[in-house]
Amino acid sequence: MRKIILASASPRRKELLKLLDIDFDIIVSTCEEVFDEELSVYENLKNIAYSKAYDVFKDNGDNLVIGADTIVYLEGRVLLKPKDKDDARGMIKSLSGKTHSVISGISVITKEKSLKTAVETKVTFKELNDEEIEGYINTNEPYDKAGGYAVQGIAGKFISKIEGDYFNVVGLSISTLYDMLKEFR
Ligand SMILES: Cc1cn([C@H]2C[C@H](O)[C@@H](COP(=O)(O)OP(=O)(O)OP(=O)(O)O)O2)c(=O)[nH]c1=O
Repeated sequence: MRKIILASASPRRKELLKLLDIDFDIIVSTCEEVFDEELSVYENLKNIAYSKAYDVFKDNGDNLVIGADTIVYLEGRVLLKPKDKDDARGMIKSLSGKTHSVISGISVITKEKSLKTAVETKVTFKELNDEEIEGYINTNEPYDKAGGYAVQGIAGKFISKIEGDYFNVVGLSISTLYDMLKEFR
């Protein structure tokens, strides 16, 4: 029987996929996340999600593999995970008082067919002072998150508005994935 495999090391994606009430395994993909400057950010996210899924699918060809990738997009700039405290400070400062997009790519691959899509959610940060920013970057929270914050964590108190799917910000739009999986029945 065909198994469902989540190609992700993200504990958030694992918890979100559980909400769809399906049995699945996890095999972490090890492929590089490469951005192609010639393509739009949406196309890049779709391609990276596909590459993550394909990296696992190539050795698990009888199964259905799900891959995803999340970035923060502010004024034409892509924010990935902060490398260190200075990087995190810079990211949170740049997000303060502004609206940015969180864009996730999702891809599903089986031997019959593959799908890939990108989902965008707009997130507005309140204006933050230096004390709030220092306090936040001194926690562990920013460092494994795109854009250097977690909407589902301490940073929730800094966010004044969300337009679109909240779960997409956390790393996986389960509503979008639910519709995609229907195409594989
Ligand atoms: C913006 C934001 C991101 N994130 C997380 C979701 C993703 O796990 C992470 C973005 O990194 P990704 O590179 O998308 O994923 P990952 O490295 O955690 O896992 P994998 O590549 O194996 O699938 O940021 C939050 O948890 N909350 C947030 O509010």
